[in-house]
This record gives sequence, structure tokens and C-alpha cells, in this order.
Amino acid sequence: MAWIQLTLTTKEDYGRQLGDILMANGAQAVTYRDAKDAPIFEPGPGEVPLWELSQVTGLFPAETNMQPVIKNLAKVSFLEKPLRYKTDQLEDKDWEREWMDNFKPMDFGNGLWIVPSWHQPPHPDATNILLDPGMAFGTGTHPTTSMCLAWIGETELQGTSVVDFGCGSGILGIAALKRGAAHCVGTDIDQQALLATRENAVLNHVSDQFDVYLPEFAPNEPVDVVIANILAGPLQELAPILLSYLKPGGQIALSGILARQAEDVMAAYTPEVTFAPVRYHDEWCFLHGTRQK
Ligand SMILES: C[S@@+](CC[C@H](N)C(=O)[O-])C[C@H]1O[C@@H](n2cnc3c(N)ncnc32)[C@H](O)[C@@H]1O
Repeated sequence: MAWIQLTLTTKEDYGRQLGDILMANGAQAVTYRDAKDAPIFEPGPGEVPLWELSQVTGLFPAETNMQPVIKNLAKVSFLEKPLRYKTDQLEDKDWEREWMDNFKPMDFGNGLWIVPSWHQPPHPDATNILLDPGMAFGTGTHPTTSMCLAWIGETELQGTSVVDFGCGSGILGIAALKRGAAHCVGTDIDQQALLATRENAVLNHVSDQFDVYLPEFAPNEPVDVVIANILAGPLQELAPILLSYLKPGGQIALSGILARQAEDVMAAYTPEVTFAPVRYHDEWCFLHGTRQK
């Protein structure tokens, strides 16, 4: 059996509502692709950041007459006018599994692996982080996450307290805990991310050590390590908050920064933080440093 795939983009607040509307119009399945897992581009002034958008895709039987569906969607008040959408013909396959099949166990060095929760760890003795990202950002495939994971893998974290700011799937906090950190506070503005982090913490048997909050409810107790993979703009704006979390002598890791933005981000954390040489991966860079005692 073949299928028609209909894809629309909407503000993430409306993602679920749009999914319900697609189901009510005959979709057999709906999936959400957070634009967060698409390449991130720094939004221009006044633009909606890409990761506030959800891509919602409905799967319709091939014989569906899509005209009435499109007509109904054109009346939905929160969708763009004129309606923008994309249709594709799909051969029959387990399409939900398709993206899952592309998410494979990955080695980040120093024995640190990310393993999709539906895979067997290829090296059972390694530090294996089992992960189901759900709708949250953070599979390890994006350079901004992978540079953080490489740093976590090489850093002595035994007994440390950690803040994972913008925790997404919880991938970084869980990795830190599995590498010996004693406790982690994760914060995110996205409820889906908090949910995914909690679930992944349970999956990895670190839920007792991983507390998750919306940023405004997070306890502001200084910790040994702050990790934040969010965009350069927020990293600069949030510098006083992130610094308020960091103990003297503590370590900070910042990611989500385009290479050309490194200087500006470092300036926001100077002179409190002394930075190590900048690391680069594709167009992205990674900053890490130590807070003066
Ligand atoms: C690029 S993702 C990183 C996710 C994960 N930590 C990783 O490294 O893959 C950024 C996350 O930060 C969250 N975020 C963005 N702005 C934030 C803010 N001001 N405070 C807290 N979280 C924020 C987003 O919702 C998103 O989950």
C-alpha cells in the first residue's frame, strides 16, 4: 500500500493541535519533527527562531482525495495564509521506524556511547547512554551536542555537581552522571524536553541524581560544572545567570555557537572565565573554560 505524506510547519505551541486536526481529516498517523533537530541557523532580528517551529506530518492512504483536506486546513486560523504545505508519495514501509533506523549507536570517544533505547549496546562495558529523544533536541548527531559529549568523555567529573542548562533530551546531564557526576540539575523552557529528560534519566538509572525544572523554578545553588548547549544570543543574555550557577574554580562548557560568534560569547563570560582554545566542528564551535577562584 502506498501513502500520501502531507507536511506543514507551525509554531510549536500549535503542533499537537495541528496533529489532531490532521487525524480528524483522515491521517492514519502523525509525527512531529521538532525543527530543533534540523540544522539550527541563528535567527535574524525579528525572525521566529527555527527551533520554535514544529514540522507536523500526516500520513494518508494513497487513495485519499487531498483537496478537501487542504481546503479544511486553509481555514485553520493559526496556519499561515496562504497555506503552505508539501505532499509526497510514499511507498509502503514502516516510516516511523525509518528515522529510528538512521539513529544508530555512536561513539564519542573515551568509551562514551549514545545508544538508541531500541538498540543493544555494541560494547556493553562502555559508558552507554540509552536514549529516546522523543520530541526533544539531543540525539548526539548534531555537532553542538557531539562536541559537548566529547568534552564530557574526556573531563574528570567524579563526584561533581552539574547544571545542564537547556537539557533537551537530557543527553548531556545523563552523560555527566554516567561519568561519575554526583548530581545534575537540568532546566529547559520546553515541557517536552523536561519530560524526555525525566524519561531518559529513568532509562539510564540516574533519575535519583537528576532533578529537572523549568528555568524559573530551578534552585540557584552554585555547582562545579555548567553545561549549556543553546544559541549564541541566549548564551550571551544568560551569562549572568549561568555564572551565578558556577562555583569559583568550576568548569563551564558552552555550545550552540557559530564559529564567527565565539569572540562575542567569550566576551560575555570574561573576565570571570578563562577559556581554553576554541574547538570547531563544521560551522559550529565549542567553548570551555574555568571560573577564576
Ligand atoms: C540545542 S538544544 C540542546 C539539547 C541538549 N542539551 C543537547 O545538547 O543536545 C537547546 C535546548 O535549550 C532549550 N532552551 C532554549 N532556550 C532556553 C532558555 N532560555 N532556558 C532554558 N532552556 C532553553 C531548548 O528548549 C532546547 O531543548
